[in-house]
Amino acid sequence: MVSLALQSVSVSLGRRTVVRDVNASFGAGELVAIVGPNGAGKSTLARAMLALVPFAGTIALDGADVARLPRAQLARQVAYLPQGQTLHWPLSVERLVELGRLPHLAPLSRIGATDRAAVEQAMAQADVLSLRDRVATELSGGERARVMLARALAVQAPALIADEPLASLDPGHQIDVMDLLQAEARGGALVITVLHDLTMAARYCDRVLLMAQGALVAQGSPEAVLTRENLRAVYGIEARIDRAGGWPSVTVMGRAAGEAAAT
Ligand SMILES: Nc1ncnc2c1ncn2[C@@H]1O[C@H](COP(=O)(O)OP(=O)(O)OP(=O)(O)O)[C@@H](O)[C@H]1O
Repeated sequence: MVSLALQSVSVSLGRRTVVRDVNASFGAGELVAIVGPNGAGKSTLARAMLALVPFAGTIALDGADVARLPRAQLARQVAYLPQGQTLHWPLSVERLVELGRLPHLAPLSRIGATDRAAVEQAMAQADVLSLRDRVATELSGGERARVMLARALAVQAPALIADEPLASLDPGHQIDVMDLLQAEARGGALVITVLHDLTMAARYCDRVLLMAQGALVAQGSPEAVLTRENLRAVYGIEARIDRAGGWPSVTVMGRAAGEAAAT
């Protein structure tokens, strides 16, 4: 059962502190959204959880300090879908998804039957089987986003951190991806995702972390966190919150008078 615990986590990039004193813990089976305005520190916090940026404080994965874990071990335990990746090599989609198996392979060894099965399953989950032979650099933004998700799913890690997995996706594929992340969590994985769509966060996620100016300003159920007051204070927006579907649906009405986003 995977667990991730953050204690007093701060990250400084250059001379700026972009994540400040974050405390949070996550467990198996949870789907968690990190939301907040542009520049709030969401991606940086996600990257700290993968030890991709130096941080102060402690981040423990199953009790072990992530900064000290061997990189391959961490990559097997926490799959990562980074935000808006650029592809440089003209690999086929299938080869690209196979790269998700790298953390499982001994040096110079080739992928085996288990790896093949994981790749096929991931491509089916992300709806990219029909793209298998396409050159990844020639895909549309939404197709590429789904291929990158397939690569992360191919790791079959107990935890997944997905940074803006809905960016570039059409509404149908947005629903498919959120269904998929929820299914991963219901299957026992810990799934942490950075989202800008507050209604998707509310509809699908068990818990929402709201960040502003590097700090965690609220965390809890979508109902508790996605309130008009919090959205006004953090995003500088007037929002209408409807609860008809059994979850809060957030409609942005406009800028709040005299408010600017707390970035
Ligand atoms: N290498 C860097 N050096 C200095 N500052 C950086 C660096 N990378 C990011 N930042 C700054 O850190 C802050 C947090 O960035 P981050 O990407 O974590 O925000 P975010 O909440 O994910 O934003 P977005 O919603 O726009 O993706 C921003 O102000 C950004 O300009």
